[in-house]
Amino acid sequence: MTKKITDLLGSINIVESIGDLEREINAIHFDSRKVETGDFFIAQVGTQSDGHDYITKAIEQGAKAILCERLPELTHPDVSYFRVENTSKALSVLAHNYYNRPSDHLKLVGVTGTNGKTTIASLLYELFRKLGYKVGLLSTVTNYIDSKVVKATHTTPDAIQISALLNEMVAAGCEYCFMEVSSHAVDQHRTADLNFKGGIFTNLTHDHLDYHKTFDSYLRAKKGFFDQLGKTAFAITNADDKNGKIMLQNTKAHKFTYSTRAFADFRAQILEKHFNGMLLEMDGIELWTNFIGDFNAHNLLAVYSAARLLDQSKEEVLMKMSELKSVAGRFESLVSPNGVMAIVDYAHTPDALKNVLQTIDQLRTKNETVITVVGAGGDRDKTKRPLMGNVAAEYSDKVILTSDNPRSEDPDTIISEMKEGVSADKLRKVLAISDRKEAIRTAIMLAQKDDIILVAGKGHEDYQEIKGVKYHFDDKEIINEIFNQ
Ligand SMILES: CC(=O)N[C@H]1[C@@H](OP(=O)(O)OP(=O)(O)OC[C@H]2O[C@@H](n3ccc(=O)[nH]c3=O)[C@H](O)[C@@H]2O)O[C@H](CO)[C@@H](O)[C@@H]1O[C@H](C)C(=O)N[C@@H](C)C(=O)N[C@H](CCC(=O)O)C(=O)O
Ligand SMILES: Nc1ncnc2c1ncn2[C@@H]1O[C@H](COP(=O)(O)OP(=O)(O)OP(=O)(O)O)[C@@H](O)[C@H]1O
Ligand SMILES: N[C@H](CCC[C@H](N)C(=O)O)C(=O)O
Ligand SMILES: [Mg+2]
Repeated sequence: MTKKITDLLGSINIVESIGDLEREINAIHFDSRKVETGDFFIAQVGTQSDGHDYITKAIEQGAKAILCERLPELTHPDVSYFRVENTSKALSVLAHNYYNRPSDHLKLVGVTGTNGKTTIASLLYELFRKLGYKVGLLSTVTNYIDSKVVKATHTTPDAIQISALLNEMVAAGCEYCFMEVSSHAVDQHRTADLNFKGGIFTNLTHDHLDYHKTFDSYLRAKKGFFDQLGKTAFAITNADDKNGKIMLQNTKAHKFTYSTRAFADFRAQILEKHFNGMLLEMDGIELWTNFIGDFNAHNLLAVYSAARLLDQSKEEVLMKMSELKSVAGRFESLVSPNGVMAIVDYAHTPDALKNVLQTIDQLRTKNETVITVVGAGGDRDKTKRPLMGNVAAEYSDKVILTSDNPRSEDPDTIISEMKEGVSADKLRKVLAISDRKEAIRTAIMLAQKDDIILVAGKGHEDYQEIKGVKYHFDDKEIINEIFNQ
């Protein structure tokens, strides 16, 4: 798709430029390895390396235009250079313009917060399809262009991919798109130029401190998403989360709250809890849902609030909501031929793990043994490891600490860091088996009829990443295999 550079720059403030500004370019890239003849290369300062070091490489591969924060000492006569203050921010404008500003032609709603993003975005996608619309979804599990599946690699794709996918949605006739907005994405300006119709905040608890360093800067990254919303947008926050109000402090958007406890614009209450669902009172009307766990009452309420603010009728929304099913890898239960229940859940933060274990605790009769199999991801926040170890031991009868995605780290080191959070009196409950399949097998061997095994952390993931290689690994598949041996 050939484009004139001047048509792409839009609102970007160019501090300095060199060369032919009227030039046409073929494609835009921030990765020099993808550059081909006639392309535009954007040099970004990253966490591992600096894109400015690859400008020469990009030109050797045929780049005809360069966007950078520092001009190279020697410039090439056949190349145009643009210097800006922040190339990542500028990239989101360039990408959006390159793909004809797709978010202007969709009702785009972003969901942010530590936990619940995938659940809420996916349920909104399902709900709006049931309401008869063509819809797009950008989520950790899968991206959808209406019914077409596009594999997801990130919770929030990079700026170029986002605009490319939104553009495909517009071309396919989608009216709505629901997307997860991760704190990494906000911090790296992946969503900076998008035109959001609305934003939803779920909650803020411990995660990603490897990247954000402090809880306060993690909070500021999330808040940055709401600061960026326009005055015609809506911003919905969870009034039951202690940071819910702070999120909306500086937004220009119309503010709304949801709560299961206090006064709020949208309210719900849990009337009954069962192993196959919950009876809720949602905005004054009784609603049976196929979801379990107090946190899911919040997720469903956020879904309901957004649907109402997107002008959908109360009765129709509630009717379709009662048909919604849980998202892949979120509290999915399997039962063995001899009556052992295994629950697969994506809980990979201390708060999520605690919520899931408390949910199990509320539903059990107390005669069962609860066995938790859990690990923590490598090359991610190390400070959540002891907290997760502690939660697992506190709320389970037995714990098998194991590997999640060790990535470049030693699995036994991760396990010992999780174990450090277990108090001395609970250590006897804890086993360490780093091979995840063996850990699951051991839990199943230890379990008797009616016992409950929670296999946490990987949910829908169908791989295990070890030293840069992704091996096929699917918790549900393995549980089924061992259940049926
Ligand atoms: C820490 C992080 O977020 N890293 C993301 C970031 O990469 P980076 O800034 O570290 O890149 P870098 O390797 O330092 O390179 C700097 C620049 O040089 C360029 N480069 C590099 C090498 C080369 O040969 N040529 C070249 O041009 C790179 O393309 C880049 O523009 O930008 C890349 C492009 O957008 C992302 O793919 C990459 O995600 C990595 C793979 C990642 O694992 N990210 C995770 C932590 C993440 O983003 N997770 C959140 C979910 C979190 C949640 O649970 O909520 C997500 O949104 O998925
Ligand atoms: N509203 C919520 N509050 C707390 N915990 C939740 C909530 N919703 C889901 N969880 C727990 O968190 C896990 C992850 O849920 P989900 O995938 O929806 O979150 P996410 O925000 O998309 O996570 P990620 O950051 O990995 O994209 C679930 O498996 C469940 O254990
Ligand atoms: N989006 C999260 C997912 C974590 C899932 C867990 N299985 C892990 O690999 O740590 C992250 O990248 O931190
Ligand atoms: Mg997600």
